[in-house]
Amino acid sequence: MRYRIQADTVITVDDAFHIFQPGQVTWDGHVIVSVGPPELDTSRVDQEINVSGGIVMPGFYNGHNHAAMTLLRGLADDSPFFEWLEQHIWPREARLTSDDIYVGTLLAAIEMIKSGTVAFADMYFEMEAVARATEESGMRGWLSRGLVGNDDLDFVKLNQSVEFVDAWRGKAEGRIVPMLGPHAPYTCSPAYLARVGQVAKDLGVGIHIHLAESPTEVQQMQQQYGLSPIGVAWQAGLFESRLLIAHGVHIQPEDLGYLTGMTGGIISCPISNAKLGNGIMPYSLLSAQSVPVGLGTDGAASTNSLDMFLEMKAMAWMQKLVEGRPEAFNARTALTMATRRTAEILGSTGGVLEPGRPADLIVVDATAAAMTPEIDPVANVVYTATGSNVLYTVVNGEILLADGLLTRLDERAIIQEAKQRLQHLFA
Ligand SMILES: CSC[C@H]1O[C@@H](n2cnc3c(O)ncnc32)[C@H](O)[C@@H]1O
Ligand SMILES: [Zn+2]
Repeated sequence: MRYRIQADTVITVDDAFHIFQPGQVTWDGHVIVSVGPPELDTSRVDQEINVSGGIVMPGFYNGHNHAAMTLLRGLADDSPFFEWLEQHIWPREARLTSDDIYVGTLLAAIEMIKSGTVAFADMYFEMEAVARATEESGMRGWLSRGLVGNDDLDFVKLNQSVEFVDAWRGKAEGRIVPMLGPHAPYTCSPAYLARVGQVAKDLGVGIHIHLAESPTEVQQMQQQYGLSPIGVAWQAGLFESRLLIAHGVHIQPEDLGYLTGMTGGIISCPISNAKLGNGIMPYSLLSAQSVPVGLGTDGAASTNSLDMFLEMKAMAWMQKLVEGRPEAFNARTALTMATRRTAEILGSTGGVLEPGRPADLIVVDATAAAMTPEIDPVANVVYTATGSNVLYTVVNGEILLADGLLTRLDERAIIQEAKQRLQHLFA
Protein backbone atom coordinates (compact mmCIF):
# COMPACT_ATOMS: atom_id res chain seq x y z
CA MET A 1 0.00 0.00 0.00
CA ARG A 2 1.14 3.54 -0.80
CA TYR A 3 0.24 6.38 1.57
CA ARG A 4 0.76 10.11 1.80
CA ILE A 5 0.35 12.47 4.74
CA GLN A 6 0.18 16.20 3.99
CA ALA A 7 0.36 18.72 6.79
CA ASP A 8 1.29 22.32 7.58
CA THR A 9 4.79 21.33 8.72
CA VAL A 10 7.21 18.45 8.18
CA ILE A 11 10.27 18.26 10.46
CA THR A 12 12.72 15.79 8.93
CA VAL A 13 15.56 15.54 11.49
CA ASP A 14 17.79 14.80 8.47
CA ASP A 15 21.41 16.05 8.29
CA ALA A 16 20.32 19.56 7.27
CA PHE A 17 17.33 19.49 9.64
CA HIS A 18 14.98 20.41 6.74
CA ILE A 19 11.59 21.81 7.69
CA PHE A 20 8.92 21.98 4.96
CA GLN A 21 5.92 24.29 5.40
CA PRO A 22 3.63 22.91 4.02
CA GLY A 23 5.02 19.45 3.46
CA GLN A 24 4.25 15.84 2.65
CA VAL A 25 5.65 12.41 3.37
CA THR A 26 4.86 9.51 1.02
CA TRP A 27 5.64 5.89 1.84
CA ASP A 28 5.23 2.61 0.02
CA GLY A 29 5.00 -0.55 2.09
CA HIS A 30 7.52 -0.22 4.90
CA VAL A 31 9.70 2.53 3.39
CA ILE A 32 9.53 6.30 2.88
CA VAL A 33 9.68 7.23 -0.82
CA SER A 34 9.49 11.03 -0.74
CA VAL A 35 9.65 13.92 1.72
CA GLY A 36 9.29 17.57 0.78
CA PRO A 37 6.84 20.24 -0.37
CA PRO A 38 3.46 18.95 -1.65
CA GLU A 39 4.34 19.62 -5.31
CA LEU A 40 7.37 17.32 -5.05
CA ASP A 41 5.28 14.15 -5.20
CA THR A 42 1.88 13.96 -6.88
CA SER A 43 2.07 10.23 -7.60
CA ARG A 44 -1.07 8.14 -7.07
CA VAL A 45 -1.45 6.72 -3.59
CA ASP A 46 -3.93 4.28 -2.01
CA GLN A 47 -4.68 6.63 0.85
CA GLU A 48 -4.03 10.34 1.27
CA ILE A 49 -4.36 11.95 4.72
CA ASN A 50 -4.51 15.71 5.11
CA VAL A 51 -3.89 17.05 8.61
CA SER A 52 -4.55 20.75 8.67
CA GLY A 53 -2.45 22.32 11.42
CA GLY A 54 -0.43 19.14 11.84
CA ILE A 55 3.32 18.67 12.31
CA VAL A 56 4.73 15.49 10.74
CA MET A 57 7.96 14.28 12.34
CA PRO A 58 9.85 11.06 13.04
CA GLY A 59 8.32 8.89 15.78
CA PHE A 60 10.21 8.53 19.05
CA TYR A 61 12.68 5.75 19.82
CA ASN A 62 12.55 5.05 23.56
CA GLY A 63 16.00 3.63 24.28
CA HIS A 64 15.43 2.21 27.77
CA ASN A 65 12.27 0.74 29.20
CA HIS A 66 10.85 -2.06 31.33
CA ALA A 67 7.46 -1.90 29.63
CA ALA A 68 5.49 -4.20 31.93
CA MET A 69 6.42 -2.03 34.91
CA THR A 70 3.33 -0.02 33.98
CA LEU A 71 1.65 -2.46 36.41
CA LEU A 72 3.85 -1.10 39.23
CA ARG A 73 3.35 2.60 38.45
CA GLY A 74 2.97 4.55 41.68
CA LEU A 75 4.52 1.86 43.90
CA ALA A 76 6.71 3.35 46.66
CA ASP A 77 7.13 6.67 44.88
CA ASP A 78 9.54 9.05 46.61
CA SER A 79 11.58 6.25 48.24
CA PRO A 80 15.42 6.17 48.02
CA PHE A 81 16.65 4.31 44.93
CA PHE A 82 17.93 1.03 46.41
CA GLU A 83 15.10 0.88 48.97
CA TRP A 84 12.62 1.39 46.11
CA LEU A 85 14.25 -1.32 43.99
CA GLU A 86 15.11 -3.96 46.57
CA GLN A 87 12.31 -3.60 49.14
CA HIS A 88 9.38 -2.62 46.95
CA ILE A 89 9.88 -3.39 43.27
CA TRP A 90 11.68 -6.75 43.35
CA PRO A 91 9.26 -8.42 45.81
CA ARG A 92 6.30 -7.41 43.61
CA GLU A 93 8.08 -8.49 40.43
CA ALA A 94 8.56 -11.93 42.00
CA ARG A 95 4.77 -12.29 41.83
CA LEU A 96 4.39 -11.30 38.19
CA THR A 97 3.21 -14.09 35.90
CA SER A 98 3.92 -14.34 32.21
CA ASP A 99 0.31 -13.24 31.52
CA ASP A 100 0.74 -10.19 33.78
CA ILE A 101 3.83 -9.19 31.85
CA TYR A 102 2.03 -9.68 28.53
CA VAL A 103 -0.82 -7.39 29.64
CA GLY A 104 1.54 -4.89 31.28
CA THR A 105 3.49 -4.64 28.03
CA LEU A 106 0.30 -4.09 26.03
CA LEU A 107 -0.67 -1.36 28.50
CA ALA A 108 2.71 0.25 27.89
CA ALA A 109 2.28 -0.10 24.12
CA ILE A 110 -1.02 1.80 24.27
CA GLU A 111 0.64 4.61 26.22
CA MET A 112 3.64 4.69 23.90
CA ILE A 113 1.72 4.59 20.61
CA LYS A 114 -0.71 7.28 21.81
CA SER A 115 2.20 9.54 22.79
CA GLY A 116 4.12 9.07 19.52
CA THR A 117 6.66 6.35 20.33
CA VAL A 118 7.31 3.89 17.51
CA ALA A 119 10.10 1.77 19.04
CA PHE A 120 11.42 0.83 22.46
CA ALA A 121 14.30 -1.07 23.99
CA ASP A 122 13.12 -3.31 26.81
CA MET A 123 14.81 -5.35 29.52
CA TYR A 124 12.55 -7.57 31.60
CA PHE A 125 11.47 -11.10 32.51
CA GLU A 126 9.24 -13.46 30.48
CA MET A 127 10.44 -11.97 27.20
CA GLU A 128 8.39 -14.41 25.16
CA ALA A 129 5.31 -12.62 26.54
CA VAL A 130 6.90 -9.21 25.90
CA ALA A 131 7.72 -10.23 22.33
CA ARG A 132 4.17 -11.46 21.68
CA ALA A 133 2.74 -8.20 23.02
CA THR A 134 5.20 -6.19 20.91
CA GLU A 135 4.34 -8.17 17.79
CA GLU A 136 0.62 -7.64 18.37
CA SER A 137 1.01 -3.94 19.11
CA GLY A 138 2.69 -3.24 15.76
CA MET A 139 5.62 -1.46 17.48
CA ARG A 140 9.32 -2.12 17.08
CA GLY A 141 11.11 -3.67 20.04
CA TRP A 142 14.76 -4.27 20.93
CA LEU A 143 14.09 -6.92 23.55
CA SER A 144 16.36 -8.46 26.16
CA ARG A 145 15.72 -10.81 29.04
CA GLY A 146 17.12 -9.25 32.20
CA LEU A 147 20.01 -11.36 33.54
CA VAL A 148 21.27 -11.50 37.10
CA GLY A 149 24.13 -13.89 37.88
CA ASN A 150 27.27 -14.51 39.87
CA ASP A 151 30.35 -16.69 39.85
CA ASP A 152 28.33 -19.85 40.43
CA LEU A 153 27.60 -19.27 36.77
CA ASP A 154 24.02 -20.29 36.74
CA PHE A 155 23.51 -20.31 33.00
CA VAL A 156 19.84 -21.32 32.91
CA LYS A 157 18.68 -17.75 32.24
CA LEU A 158 21.50 -17.10 29.82
CA ASN A 159 20.55 -20.24 27.90
CA GLN A 160 16.95 -19.06 27.87
CA SER A 161 18.20 -15.77 26.44
CA VAL A 162 19.97 -17.63 23.65
CA GLU A 163 16.76 -19.53 22.89
CA PHE A 164 14.89 -16.22 22.88
CA VAL A 165 17.37 -14.73 20.40
CA ASP A 166 17.04 -17.75 18.12
CA ALA A 167 13.25 -17.73 18.32
CA TRP A 168 12.65 -14.00 17.72
CA ARG A 169 15.50 -12.65 15.61
CA GLY A 170 13.97 -10.87 12.60
CA LYS A 171 10.41 -11.87 13.58
CA ALA A 172 7.33 -9.65 13.22
CA GLU A 173 8.41 -8.33 9.79
CA GLY A 174 11.80 -7.44 11.30
CA ARG A 175 10.23 -5.28 14.03
CA ILE A 176 11.74 -7.36 16.85
CA VAL A 177 15.48 -7.31 17.52
CA PRO A 178 16.65 -9.54 20.41
CA MET A 179 19.55 -8.48 22.61
CA LEU A 180 21.19 -9.77 25.81
CA GLY A 181 20.35 -7.90 29.01
CA PRO A 182 22.77 -8.28 31.94
CA HIS A 183 21.03 -6.13 34.55
CA ALA A 184 23.92 -4.19 36.14
CA PRO A 185 27.48 -4.66 37.46
CA TYR A 186 26.12 -4.88 41.04
CA THR A 187 23.81 -7.80 40.17
CA CYS A 188 26.16 -9.63 37.78
CA SER A 189 29.69 -10.70 38.69
CA PRO A 190 32.58 -9.82 36.33
CA ALA A 191 32.88 -13.49 35.30
CA TYR A 192 29.18 -13.64 34.50
CA LEU A 193 29.37 -10.38 32.53
CA ALA A 194 32.33 -11.77 30.59
CA ARG A 195 30.33 -14.88 29.75
CA VAL A 196 27.38 -12.76 28.57
CA GLY A 197 29.79 -10.64 26.52
CA GLN A 198 31.19 -13.73 24.81
CA VAL A 199 27.72 -15.11 24.04
CA ALA A 200 26.66 -11.75 22.58
CA LYS A 201 29.69 -11.78 20.29
CA ASP A 202 29.04 -15.37 19.23
CA LEU A 203 25.40 -14.59 18.45
CA GLY A 204 26.13 -11.18 16.89
CA VAL A 205 23.59 -9.38 19.10
CA GLY A 206 23.78 -6.21 21.16
CA ILE A 207 23.88 -5.83 24.94
CA HIS A 208 21.58 -3.69 27.11
CA ILE A 209 22.77 -2.89 30.66
CA HIS A 210 22.28 -0.35 33.50
CA LEU A 211 25.62 1.38 34.18
CA ALA A 212 26.83 4.30 36.31
CA GLU A 213 23.32 5.13 37.50
CA SER A 214 23.93 6.05 41.16
CA PRO A 215 26.80 7.20 43.41
CA THR A 216 26.35 4.01 45.48
CA GLU A 217 27.01 1.87 42.41
CA VAL A 218 30.23 3.78 41.67
CA GLN A 219 31.43 3.37 45.27
CA GLN A 220 30.57 -0.31 45.32
CA MET A 221 32.42 -1.05 42.07
CA GLN A 222 35.42 0.91 43.29
CA GLN A 223 35.50 -1.01 46.57
CA GLN A 224 34.91 -4.45 45.04
CA TYR A 225 36.96 -4.24 41.86
CA GLY A 226 38.91 -0.96 41.93
CA LEU A 227 37.11 0.05 38.74
CA SER A 228 34.30 2.33 37.62
CA PRO A 229 31.03 0.63 36.54
CA ILE A 230 31.93 1.41 32.92
CA GLY A 231 35.43 0.03 33.54
CA VAL A 232 33.90 -3.22 34.80
CA ALA A 233 31.85 -3.50 31.59
CA TRP A 234 34.92 -2.76 29.48
CA GLN A 235 37.01 -5.42 31.22
CA ALA A 236 34.23 -7.95 30.73
CA GLY A 237 34.35 -7.34 26.97
CA LEU A 238 30.90 -5.79 26.69
CA PHE A 239 32.19 -2.99 24.45
CA GLU A 240 33.08 -5.60 21.82
CA SER A 241 29.38 -5.78 20.89
CA ARG A 242 26.82 -3.02 20.28
CA LEU A 243 26.29 -1.69 23.80
CA LEU A 244 23.24 0.13 25.11
CA ILE A 245 24.21 1.81 28.39
CA ALA A 246 21.14 2.88 30.36
CA HIS A 247 21.75 6.03 32.47
CA GLY A 248 25.52 6.80 32.36
CA VAL A 249 25.04 9.49 35.00
CA HIS A 250 28.27 9.09 36.99
CA ILE A 251 30.97 9.10 34.33
CA GLN A 252 34.49 8.83 35.74
CA PRO A 253 37.46 10.51 33.98
CA GLU A 254 38.87 7.15 32.82
CA ASP A 255 35.51 6.19 31.25
CA LEU A 256 35.86 8.66 28.38
CA GLY A 257 38.57 6.52 26.82
CA TYR A 258 36.24 3.50 26.83
CA LEU A 259 33.22 5.42 25.56
CA THR A 260 34.86 7.35 22.72
CA GLY A 261 34.30 5.51 19.44
CA MET A 262 32.04 2.89 20.99
CA THR A 263 29.38 1.05 18.99
CA GLY A 264 26.04 1.89 20.60
CA GLY A 265 25.86 4.64 23.19
CA ILE A 266 24.36 5.97 26.36
CA ILE A 267 20.62 6.22 26.89
CA SER A 268 19.83 9.01 29.31
CA CYS A 269 16.63 8.73 31.36
CA PRO A 270 16.45 12.21 32.93
CA ILE A 271 13.11 11.89 34.71
CA SER A 272 13.99 8.55 36.33
CA ASN A 273 17.40 9.94 37.38
CA ALA A 274 15.80 13.02 38.90
CA LYS A 275 12.94 11.25 40.62
CA LEU A 276 15.19 8.61 42.17
CA GLY A 277 17.67 11.32 43.19
CA ASN A 278 20.47 9.73 41.16
CA GLY A 279 21.84 12.80 39.37
CA ILE A 280 22.16 14.39 35.93
CA MET A 281 23.94 12.79 32.98
CA PRO A 282 26.91 15.01 31.87
CA TYR A 283 25.81 15.74 28.30
CA SER A 284 28.43 18.39 27.45
CA LEU A 285 31.28 16.17 28.62
CA LEU A 286 30.03 13.24 26.54
CA SER A 287 29.14 15.17 23.41
CA ALA A 288 32.56 16.87 23.45
CA GLN A 289 33.97 13.35 22.94
CA SER A 290 31.28 12.51 20.33
CA VAL A 291 29.82 9.79 22.55
CA PRO A 292 26.33 9.06 21.19
CA VAL A 293 23.65 9.97 23.75
CA GLY A 294 20.01 8.99 23.23
CA LEU A 295 16.89 9.20 25.35
CA GLY A 296 14.63 6.76 27.19
CA THR A 297 11.99 6.73 29.89
CA ASP A 298 13.08 3.78 32.05
CA GLY A 299 10.12 1.85 33.52
CA ALA A 300 6.84 3.54 34.40
CA ALA A 301 7.44 2.69 38.07
CA SER A 302 10.32 5.17 38.28
CA THR A 303 9.22 7.70 35.67
CA ASN A 304 5.45 7.35 36.08
CA SER A 305 4.96 8.10 32.37
CA LEU A 306 6.23 6.73 29.06
CA ASP A 307 5.79 10.07 27.30
CA MET A 308 8.97 10.96 25.39
CA PHE A 309 7.85 14.60 25.04
CA LEU A 310 8.34 14.88 28.81
CA GLU A 311 11.80 13.31 28.60
CA MET A 312 12.86 15.87 25.98
CA LYS A 313 11.71 18.69 28.24
CA ALA A 314 13.40 17.23 31.32
CA MET A 315 16.61 16.67 29.36
CA ALA A 316 16.71 20.26 28.11
CA TRP A 317 15.77 21.83 31.44
CA MET A 318 18.30 19.83 33.45
CA GLN A 319 21.19 20.45 31.07
CA LYS A 320 20.50 24.20 30.97
CA LEU A 321 20.21 24.24 34.74
CA VAL A 322 23.29 22.18 35.54
CA GLU A 323 25.42 24.19 33.10
CA GLY A 324 23.91 27.51 34.21
CA ARG A 325 23.70 28.44 30.53
CA PRO A 326 20.47 28.23 28.49
CA GLU A 327 22.50 27.95 25.29
CA ALA A 328 24.20 24.76 26.56
CA PHE A 329 21.36 22.64 25.15
CA ASN A 330 18.72 23.37 22.51
CA ALA A 331 15.41 22.03 21.23
CA ARG A 332 16.89 20.51 18.06
CA THR A 333 19.36 18.50 20.11
CA ALA A 334 16.55 17.20 22.32
CA LEU A 335 14.46 16.17 19.30
CA THR A 336 17.45 14.54 17.59
CA MET A 337 18.27 12.54 20.74
CA ALA A 338 14.70 11.24 21.08
CA THR A 339 14.49 10.12 17.45
CA ARG A 340 17.49 9.69 15.19
CA ARG A 341 20.24 9.41 17.80
CA THR A 342 18.52 6.68 19.80
CA ALA A 343 17.71 4.82 16.57
CA GLU A 344 21.40 5.00 15.58
CA ILE A 345 22.47 3.71 18.99
CA LEU A 346 20.14 0.74 18.46
CA GLY A 347 21.63 0.16 15.01
CA SER A 348 18.51 1.33 13.14
CA THR A 349 18.17 3.75 10.22
CA GLY A 350 14.85 5.01 11.65
CA GLY A 351 14.20 8.31 13.39
CA VAL A 352 14.68 10.43 10.23
CA LEU A 353 12.17 11.37 7.52
CA GLU A 354 14.10 10.73 4.31
CA PRO A 355 13.55 8.52 1.24
CA GLY A 356 14.78 4.97 1.87
CA ARG A 357 14.30 5.18 5.65
CA PRO A 358 11.72 3.12 7.59
CA ALA A 359 8.21 4.57 7.49
CA ASP A 360 8.08 5.37 11.23
CA LEU A 361 6.45 8.76 11.76
CA ILE A 362 3.94 10.70 13.81
CA VAL A 363 1.64 13.70 13.38
CA VAL A 364 1.33 16.23 16.19
CA ASP A 365 -1.71 18.49 16.44
CA ALA A 366 -0.47 22.09 16.45
CA THR A 367 -3.89 23.76 16.36
CA ALA A 368 -4.29 24.10 20.15
CA ALA A 369 -4.00 27.49 21.84
CA ALA A 370 -0.92 26.27 23.68
CA MET A 371 0.80 25.51 20.36
CA THR A 372 0.06 29.00 19.01
CA PRO A 373 1.86 30.91 17.54
CA GLU A 374 4.24 28.67 15.64
CA ILE A 375 7.33 30.86 15.57
CA ASP A 376 9.52 27.76 15.82
CA PRO A 377 7.74 24.41 15.32
CA VAL A 378 10.69 22.50 16.85
CA ALA A 379 10.52 24.59 20.02
CA ASN A 380 6.75 23.99 20.18
CA VAL A 381 7.26 20.23 19.85
CA VAL A 382 10.00 20.08 22.49
CA TYR A 383 9.02 22.75 25.02
CA THR A 384 5.22 22.80 24.70
CA ALA A 385 3.68 19.62 23.27
CA THR A 386 2.92 16.46 25.25
CA GLY A 387 1.90 13.00 24.15
CA SER A 388 -1.76 14.01 24.21
CA ASN A 389 -1.14 16.18 21.13
CA VAL A 390 -0.33 13.14 18.97
CA LEU A 391 -2.91 12.35 16.27
CA TYR A 392 -1.19 9.72 14.11
CA THR A 393 1.50 7.12 14.77
CA VAL A 394 2.87 5.07 11.89
CA VAL A 395 5.28 2.15 12.37
CA ASN A 396 6.86 0.20 9.53
CA GLY A 397 4.31 1.83 7.21
CA GLU A 398 1.28 0.74 9.23
CA ILE A 399 -0.99 3.34 10.84
CA LEU A 400 -1.29 2.32 14.52
CA LEU A 401 -3.00 5.53 15.67
CA ALA A 402 -5.44 7.29 13.33
CA ASP A 403 -6.89 10.61 14.40
CA GLY A 404 -6.25 9.69 18.04
CA LEU A 405 -7.73 6.18 17.81
CA LEU A 406 -5.78 2.95 18.12
CA THR A 407 -6.18 0.69 15.10
CA ARG A 408 -4.74 -2.56 16.48
CA LEU A 409 -5.16 -2.58 20.25
CA ASP A 410 -8.39 -2.61 22.25
CA GLU A 411 -7.61 0.11 24.77
CA ARG A 412 -10.57 -0.39 27.10
CA ALA A 413 -10.22 -4.17 27.28
CA ILE A 414 -6.48 -3.97 28.01
CA ILE A 415 -6.93 -1.34 30.74
CA GLN A 416 -9.67 -3.45 32.30
CA GLU A 417 -7.52 -6.59 32.19
CA ALA A 418 -4.54 -4.72 33.70
CA LYS A 419 -6.67 -3.49 36.59
CA GLN A 420 -7.90 -7.00 37.32
CA ARG A 421 -4.36 -8.35 37.37
CA LEU A 422 -3.35 -5.78 39.98
CA GLN A 423 -5.56 -7.55 42.51
CA HIS A 424 -3.25 -10.53 42.91
CA LEU A 425 -0.13 -8.35 42.76
CA PHE A 426 -1.24 -6.14 45.60
CA ALA A 427 -3.30 -8.63 47.61
C1 LIG B 1 16.20 -8.07 35.48
S1 LIG B 1 14.96 -7.32 34.49
C2 LIG B 1 15.18 -5.58 34.70
C3 LIG B 1 15.18 -5.16 36.14
O1 LIG B 1 15.54 -3.81 36.22
C4 LIG B 1 14.84 -3.24 37.28
N1 LIG B 1 14.90 -1.78 37.21
C5 LIG B 1 13.93 -0.92 36.91
N2 LIG B 1 14.39 0.35 36.96
C6 LIG B 1 15.69 0.24 37.27
C7 LIG B 1 16.71 1.17 37.48
O2 LIG B 1 16.50 2.48 37.34
N3 LIG B 1 17.93 0.74 37.82
C8 LIG B 1 18.17 -0.58 37.97
N4 LIG B 1 17.24 -1.51 37.81
C9 LIG B 1 16.02 -1.11 37.46
C10 LIG B 1 13.47 -3.81 37.14
O3 LIG B 1 12.72 -3.63 38.27
C11 LIG B 1 13.82 -5.26 36.82
O4 LIG B 1 13.96 -5.99 38.00
ZN1 LIG C 1 16.08 0.59 33.90
